[in-house]
Amino acid sequence: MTDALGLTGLRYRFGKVEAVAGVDLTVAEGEIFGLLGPNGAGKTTAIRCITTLLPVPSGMVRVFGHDASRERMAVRRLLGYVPQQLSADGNLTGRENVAMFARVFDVPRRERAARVEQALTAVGLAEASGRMAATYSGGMVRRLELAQALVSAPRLLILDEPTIGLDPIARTGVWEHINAVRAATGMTVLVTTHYMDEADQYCDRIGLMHRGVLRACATPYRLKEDLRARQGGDGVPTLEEVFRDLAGSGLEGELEGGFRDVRSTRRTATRLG
Ligand SMILES: Nc1ncnc2c1ncn2[C@@H]1O[C@H](COP(=O)(O)OP(=O)(O)OP(=O)(O)O)[C@@H](O)[C@H]1O
Repeated sequence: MTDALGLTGLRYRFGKVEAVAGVDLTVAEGEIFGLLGPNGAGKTTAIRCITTLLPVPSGMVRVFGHDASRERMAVRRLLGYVPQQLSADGNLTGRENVAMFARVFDVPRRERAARVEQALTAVGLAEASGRMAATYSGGMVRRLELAQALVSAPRLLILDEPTIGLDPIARTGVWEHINAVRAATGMTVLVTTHYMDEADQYCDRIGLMHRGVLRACATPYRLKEDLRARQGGDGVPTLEEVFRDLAGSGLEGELEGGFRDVRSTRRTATRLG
């Protein structure tokens, strides 16, 4: 079976900064794969190369076997992408927002209405779809953006920090809908997050990224068990402890600003209003 995603020796440089420093990774069809790492680890840059928003200057990106450098349109047709930046328009209703994406992604005209309804239902927004998006809570906005990405029926859904800035209940809501859609469609999901607990709970496998390099890649269980085996003792370590162990002493400041301090990032509800 063709992998949903394959990265081989991917590198990307901004001037002197090597944002992605040689990443090899495969994601199997149907997996929920979490890319984790502190601010500046290179996650978003890697994602932009996968989505063809950035070129692939060195190495190879394949999406269901298609080369992201040479078959950009084929890759784009397979992808749904929810970026960190706000992509919903507060002055449109939920339904209008999703319908706009259906047009942009060339969903055939006669299928559009049904597909928009389907996407809104999949994220639990069918009832609220007639309301202006500016009246939505942060969690609803994130689910609306999920619906926007789902309307094109992507085979690989890419979510950059889908739950950042949300309260725990809204975060759970977003993840439950991601899981339900995956279960219903077999879609592959690549997600970045700072929240180690979410990755532990919802991701089939996790890649731990630090300073442009993938330090480890395995199931959450395997990562924790491997650390326990290295350290000895009875207690099961947390993923954050795994990450600290793999990244070494240079991580302290980055973890403070990365995994714990996410308050300053995304305030979707207020920014829409
Ligand atoms: N447009 C840009 N110009 C210059 N440097 C950049 C640019 N975008 C990212 N970088 C640098 O590349 C490195 C990786 O950044 P990137 O945004 O990919 O990390 P990240 O893991 O996604 O972080 P975050 O969790 O904050 O989104 C950082 O050192 C960052 O400062």
